[in-house]
Amino acid sequence: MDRIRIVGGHRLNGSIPISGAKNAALPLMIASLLTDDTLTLENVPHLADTEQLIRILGNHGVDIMVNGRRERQEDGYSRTVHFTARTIVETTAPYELVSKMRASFWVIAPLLARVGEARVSLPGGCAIGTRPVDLFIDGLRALGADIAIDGGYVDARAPKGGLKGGRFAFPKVSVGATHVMLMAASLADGTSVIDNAAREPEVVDLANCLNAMGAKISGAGSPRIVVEGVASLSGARHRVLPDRIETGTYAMAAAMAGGDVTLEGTQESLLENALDALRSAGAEVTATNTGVRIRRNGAGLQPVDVSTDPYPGFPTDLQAQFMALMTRAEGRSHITETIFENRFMHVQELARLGADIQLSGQTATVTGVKQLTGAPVMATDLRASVSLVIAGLVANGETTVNRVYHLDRGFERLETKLGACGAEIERVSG
Ligand SMILES: CC(=O)N[C@H]1[C@@H](OP(=O)(O)OP(=O)(O)OC[C@H]2O[C@@H](n3ccc(=O)[nH]c3=O)[C@H](O)[C@@H]2O)O[C@H](CO)[C@@H](O)[C@@H]1O
Ligand SMILES: C=C(OP(=O)(O)O)C(=O)O
Repeated sequence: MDRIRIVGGHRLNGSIPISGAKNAALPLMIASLLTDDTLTLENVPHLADTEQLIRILGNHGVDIMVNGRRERQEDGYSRTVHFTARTIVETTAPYELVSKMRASFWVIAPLLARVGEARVSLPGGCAIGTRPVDLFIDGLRALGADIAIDGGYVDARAPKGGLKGGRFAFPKVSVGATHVMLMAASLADGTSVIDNAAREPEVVDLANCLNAMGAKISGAGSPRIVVEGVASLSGARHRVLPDRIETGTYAMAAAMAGGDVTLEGTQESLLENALDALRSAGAEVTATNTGVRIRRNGAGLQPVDVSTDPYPGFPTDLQAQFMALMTRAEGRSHITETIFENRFMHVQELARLGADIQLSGQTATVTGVKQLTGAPVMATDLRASVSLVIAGLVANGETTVNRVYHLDRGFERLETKLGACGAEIERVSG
């Protein structure tokens, strides 16, 4: 099993290319099931999660071409991928495929909308809380679907004549269930109104792509989305938006290590809240024509309290990374997690490196320490793992992060990107 080995104490200087967003690419790839035409996606990140979704889509009959070839490209950088779901050959998404990644559950929407039936295993994904699917079920029922749970599978059927436009107000904001409602409502008969929708940039990216395919969606990015159903969708070409979580992660790495790093191919507007928190912590953050520049030279890190919230709030997917940063702040900060009830697995691993963190309910109190010390640590989920890498960048001596497969779900060539800026970091195989 691969490990990441880091020797701390090097400043970061240089530029880091930001990949296409995993959390936009996944729903966009799934949207290819909605049409028998070709959906071409540019800037698809080459990750364990996108590879897994390629396998899942293949099971339903999607023909996938990468950069004009059928074989996979091995270099680990974002690429152009063509998806053609001429016919849907399978409406069951089995446990073996779906249990590895939560987003694979979302195939339920295009299968139901296009073929009228879907049997999809209850999902897996990062172990950061219970992560139920009630909002998906209630939302799809509002479009007329008949849904039962049986043997670990969600069995869904559209009414005769297909899904019907309907109204659904989310009792709680859900990114995934908003994606699902957009896809399902796009091919429903009539108009759907979705209230308290997720406003994440990835939802807007999906809506833009669906509109390019011929859907009629308005209001994406606001709490009310209106979808006028259409009879069919066509192919399109769409570029996946930059990964705001990868952007924030490297921004925090640069703030932690000190130095001057430009994150290329990304946009400040995608993560204003997190970048403001970094500014308050003492990093200089400026937008450039092509990305975001992060500098910290000399000044110590200041403690900053953050609380996670749905977009445009502070992202839960950056909570662990920000906590790593705060372990070196000159004082005490409070970090509150409001989205997932069990997203603090990194706390005990950061403690192995000498961090001082007290957990009480959903709030972690972090008292900055003068020095972290390298140690073997264990990755527990995707963002938790990268928080350990950030801490390792400044820890005295060697840090080894085990169970790197979590990292590979969401970060393209992490060690190459950080290494190019001067970090002493390598992947050790076996
Ligand atoms: C692939 C992807 O895009 N994953 C992101 C997506 O996950 P995901 O779409 O799974 O997260 P949701 O926005 O759905 O979850 C938000 C909250 O709603 C709850 N909930 C959700 C659905 C449901 O049916 N019932 C219910 O109670 C969840 O348990 C959680 O407490 O948004 C999360 C919140 O920004 C991010 O951390 C994930 O990185
Ligand atoms: C939690 C995440 O992914 P997933 O929803 O697939 O578990 C994430 O991207 O941080």
